[in-house]
Parts: sequence; structure tokens; C-alpha cells
Amino acid sequence: MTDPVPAPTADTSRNFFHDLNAQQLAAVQHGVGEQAGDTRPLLVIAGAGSGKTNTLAYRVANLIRSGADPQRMMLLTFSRRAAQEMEQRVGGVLQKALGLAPTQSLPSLPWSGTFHSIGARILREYAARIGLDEAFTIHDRGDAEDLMGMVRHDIGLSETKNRFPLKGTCVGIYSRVLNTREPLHKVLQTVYPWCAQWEAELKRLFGGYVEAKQQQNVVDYDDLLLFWAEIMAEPALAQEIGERFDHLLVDEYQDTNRLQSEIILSMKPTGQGVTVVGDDAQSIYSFRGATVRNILDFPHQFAQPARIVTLERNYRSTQPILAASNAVIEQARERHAKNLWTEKPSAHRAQLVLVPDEAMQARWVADQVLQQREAGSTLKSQAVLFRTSTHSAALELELARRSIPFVKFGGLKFLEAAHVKDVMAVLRFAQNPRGRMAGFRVTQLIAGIGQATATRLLDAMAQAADPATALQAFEPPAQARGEWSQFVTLYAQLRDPAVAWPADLELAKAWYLPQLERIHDDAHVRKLDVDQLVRLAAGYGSRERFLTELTLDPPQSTSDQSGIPHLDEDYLILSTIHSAKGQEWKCVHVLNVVDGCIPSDMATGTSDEIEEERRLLYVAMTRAKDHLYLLVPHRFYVTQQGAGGDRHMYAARTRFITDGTLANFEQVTWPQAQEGSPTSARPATPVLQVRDRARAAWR
Ligand SMILES: Nc1ncnc2c1ncn2[C@@H]1O[C@H](COP(=O)(O)OP(=O)(O)OP(=O)(O)O)[C@@H](O)[C@H]1O
Repeated sequence: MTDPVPAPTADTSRNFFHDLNAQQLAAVQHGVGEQAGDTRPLLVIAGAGSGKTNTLAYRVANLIRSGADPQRMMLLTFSRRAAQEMEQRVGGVLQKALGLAPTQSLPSLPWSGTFHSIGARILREYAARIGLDEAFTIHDRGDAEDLMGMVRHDIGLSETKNRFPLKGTCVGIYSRVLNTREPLHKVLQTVYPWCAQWEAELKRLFGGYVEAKQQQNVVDYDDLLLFWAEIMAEPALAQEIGERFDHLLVDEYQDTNRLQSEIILSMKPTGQGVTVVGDDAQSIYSFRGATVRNILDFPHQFAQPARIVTLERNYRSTQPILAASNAVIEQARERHAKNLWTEKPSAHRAQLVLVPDEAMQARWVADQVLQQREAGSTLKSQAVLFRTSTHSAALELELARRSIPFVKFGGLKFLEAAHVKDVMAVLRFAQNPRGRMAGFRVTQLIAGIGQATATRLLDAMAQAADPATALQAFEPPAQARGEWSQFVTLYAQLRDPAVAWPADLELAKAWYLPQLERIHDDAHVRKLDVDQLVRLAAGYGSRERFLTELTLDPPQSTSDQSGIPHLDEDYLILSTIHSAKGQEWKCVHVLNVVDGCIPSDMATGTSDEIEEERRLLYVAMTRAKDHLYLLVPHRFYVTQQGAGGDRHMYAARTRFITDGTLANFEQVTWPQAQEGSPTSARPATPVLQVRDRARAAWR
């Protein structure tokens, strides 16, 4: 139980609002206290760096100090990290404003989290009422693809004469249909035209996939939203759930999809108590089915029109950086108009740095990062951003060569590492004995058990009334007998309710480490991740919560990656633009600001895609506080080109920085052209294409 929050006094009110500007204040006070009669839903259009996070935290704190019950607030954020940060900030604001002692406990927000994790909680609570077994486990994207691949194979689609779409593409299509609420044929037509001929087969495949999930009692990411939306389509349940919450607040609303907006609407059809915050200019997740329409259409979706508050003062960037960013976004086709302004003057314009190629780009960035550090900026206050994870390869080499520590976000994720998946699979298989994917993975870790035996075991389990008993009774091949009986013992321990979390993870680890030694040469490196998993486990109340939360929002990095420094050290941030969302740094470098990269050559099909690429560049630029460098390599590796291309092409500056907007940038060419310097001119046409020859030798 948390202590009740003391009632505000006139004095604390003055202090409370002291830090906010007029627009932020309007958002914080809407419908609260004297304005309680205003029941309109609230849309906060928050320009980049305009204090969105702060404003939302203040609003939540203001609601609590005015008597709202934190247990009856649902706060939906984009990541688990954002939810935790919000809880801390709200606590901080309340502590400061109400003069609470540091020892006094602050209200927690039990219903804050991502749409998917809150969806998982609702599903578990309501499982019995919607015909779901509450022991369900959750498939991440990798598992979903594997299961789709199995069904694809089982129904004979992997042997079609013309190649049938790969399992990853099939999951992509399936997920898009669910999240956008569009019919299959439309999704095929608009996003996957090369798969349109397979419509009938895809339908059959998706039917089989749904069937398989149900048999195994697993749900995938999309089901968490879909089932939640379906619960909400049932009027009695919708009313019951809607009435459990007085306030529904959604952050990063620009990156929600149709299903998510349907959920909000059905929970609060009148719009009373609904607050959404976002910036249509920063919508960058349409590849996941997000639609910028949600934020554009929000004002008119409820029984009463919404109040719109626009935050236009930017506190992050200097005036020249903001001017350059505004110049990029002003050319967008459709948006909620706003005029971002700042009071931070600076003599430094954003720089457009022209370099000969990606190797020189890496050198320039490394030089610049060190110079900035000499000038007093820590490495942590600097970031290098890029469109795609692979684009930092040359830079990573250069940084390693110069011993500059860095951490990369947006590459291989912790949970994608094979050994982490192995341990998670052991826990999941114990949690849900019908989960075939986890079962396959785990049983094949046992020496002497291969695919055929694993299939025999899982079939027996699927047919049994009690799958765990079927596992105990299973007869393995003679050569696996010893190892098998160890596993059977472990499995029984993991299913024993007397074993309290996280002791079961310790048991799983003790069983797994010898397998790890046997399977991987670099077991000692991988063991660090397993240790990390055990450390993480302590933060979760139960195995079920651990599995759910980690599957939905995994930690970002693995020890496989080179040079993860200790957290107390200084290190440079490398990040994809997508993973840089919501963050800010003193100095920001953006790599490969060329056509073919931003916009990506994979995304130039439709004007919607181009618009999203423009917003991506805008998001990258608006992360910078004091210094912004956009790098334009002259020669650039492109992924899509006609036959015979040498895969490096002469690149042009991104189309989003037009000639008309160039005045906002300082152009720098590096290295400066010198007589006879090899980099001062385009290289001559090569006499010999050794790479072509090498390829031709195998044709
Ligand atoms: N009223 C204020 N006075 C002074 N500084 C502020 C105020 N509001 C916000 N800031 C500062 O502005 C910066 C940007 O805030 P925040 O990170 O919340 O922005 P944001 O709107 O979430 O940005 P984005 O959408 O671009 O990620 C932060 O450094 C924050 O401390």
C-alpha cells in the first residue's frame, strides 16, 4: 500500500507549476481541479524537444495530487524503459512539489507499460472468460517465423514450383493484416505486390498458423493486441474494463496502429479521461502497421471533439539546428501545423560534411568525436545515428582501431542470441508444456536427441491429456538415456510449485551450462549473457512475468558484440535512428545522408514511404542539442541496383535537403581538395574489375 498523497496547498501549487511554460501548463491542468467540468479528450501535439515527457509526467502527478487513484490510471508507453522513467519522473515531481520526505513512499503506477505488456495482463485476467488457457506463453517474432515456417512446410507450400514467400515475409503479411485491419488482398496489393498471386495459399497458411498457435497454447505479439481489441468489442466486457480506469494516457501516439486506436476508443467512447501525446512529424513506425492517421484523426473520433494543445517551444536544440530541422519537415505533405521555436542562440549552423567514401566518413567522425571530447563533451553526450544497423560497420572498425569505447543500439538484440534463446526456451517449455517451438529447441540441446526424436516426443505430448506426464514417460533412444533422465529431473523441478522464482532459473542455468560448453567454442563469452539473464531475473516477481516482459521488451545488447564497456565508463553511443527515438545528445552525427540511404533504396516505392523517410531524417536531426553533423559520402554502398553494378555508387545528397534549404547548413568538404591528392577527384574508371572476375568464376 502506498501512503495517501497530501492535499496541495496554494504554496505547493505555485511551486508545482513553476517549471512549466503556458502551453505545458494548459496540458497539465486540462480537466483537473477548477477545470474538472471540461471532459473533452486531450490531444497534446508536442514538437520535438518541447518537453513532452516532462509534461506527461506533470500531468500524471497533477492528477494524483488532485485525488486521482494511481491504480485507476492506465499509462501506455512505447517501451518498458519509458514506462519506468515515467514512474520515476512522476515520483520526482510529486516529491519536489509536495515536499515529501525521501523516505516517504511514492505512488506506483501499476498499470503503466507498453500496449503489448498491458494487453498480456488483460488477457491473463480475462482468459477464462474468452476461452483462453491462462498458462499461455508468448512467441516473439523469431518463434512466430519458425512456427509459420513449420506450418508452411506441413501444408506443402515449401515445395511449390514458383517460390512461395519465405516464412519472414509470411509473418510480415499476417501481422500487417492484423494491425492495419485491412483485408489480405489490399495488403498484398499495396505492400507485397510480388506475393499477390499467392492470396489463396496465404489464407490457407494463416488459417493453419492460427490453428497451430491454439493447439500449443501460445500467442504471438499481434494476438496480444488483437485479443484485447476483441475483448473490447464485447460491450459488457468493454464497459467493465473501461470503468476500471478513470484516466487513460498514451505516449508516442503517432506510432500507434489501427488496433491500438480501436482499443482506446472502445475503452473510453466519450473521450473523458483520455490524454494522448505525440508528434505527427516524428511518426516512423509504419512498417509495423503504425499509422500517422491516428494522430491526425484523433480530434474527431470520440463522442465529443478533443481539445488540442500544441507545445511549440523547443528546449533542446540551438536556433540554427532547429532552423535546419524545420526546413526539412516544412516540406512534408500533411501535418498538424506548428512553429517550433527556441531561445538558444548559437553561431554554429548544422554542418553538411562532404567526404569521399564511407571509410573517410568513419575517420572524420572518429576525429570529430575525439576533438569534441577534448573540448569537454564526454563520449556519452555524443551519438552517431544511422538508417540501418549495418551502416555503422566501417565506423565500428575505426573506433575499435582507436580504442574508442562504444555501445550500439538497434543491432542484434540480447534475446536473439542463440544461448539466451536456449535458456528462455527451457523456462517457457516448463511454463507451457504444449509450446512446441520451445520444446523443439530444448530437447534438441540434449546430446543424442535430434529432430526425429524431438518430433516423436512433442507429438506424444500434444496427444496426451497431461503433456508433462507424457514427457516423463517418454522412451528416448538408448544413446541419450543418461542425459535425458537429467533433463526429466530438471523438468519436474521446474514444474514443481514449491520451487520459487528465481530458483528455477538457477536450476535451468545449472543444467544448461554443460550443454553450452559442448555446443559452442566461445562458451565463456556466452556464459556472461546467461549470468546477465540471472541478474535480470531478480527484478521480476514470477517466471510468468519474467517471460512475458522480456519477450515483449527485451534488453538491447549482448556480450557477443565487441567492446561493451562497463556502465560507469564513458562510451560513445551508436544507434539506429529508430532506436534514438525520444533521446537527446549534445553532439549528433548522422551517417550517409544520401539518397539511397535516407530515403532508403528499399523505401522509395510510394509517397507515403518517402514521407516517412523524411520524418526519420527529422527525428535524427532533432536529437541534437548543440552540434549537428550530417555526413554525405560521395561513394556509397547501395543494396539495390541493376545487374552488373559494382554495388558502390556515386551518391547524391538526400533529396530532403533541397538547394532552397542549403542556406541553413554550413558545407564542409573533407579532406580539403589538394593538387594530385587521390581523394580530390573521382577515381578513374578501373581497368580491371577483380570483384566481377571473382564472381564470374563461379557462374
Ligand atoms: N519548461 C521547461 N523548461 C526548461 N526545460 C525544459 C522544459 N520542458 C522541457 N525541458 C527540457 O527540454 C528537453 C526536451 O524535453 P523532452 O525530452 O521531454 O522532449 P520531448 O518533447 O520528449 O522530445 P522528442 O519528442 O523530440 O523526443 C529536456 O532536456 C527537458 O529537460
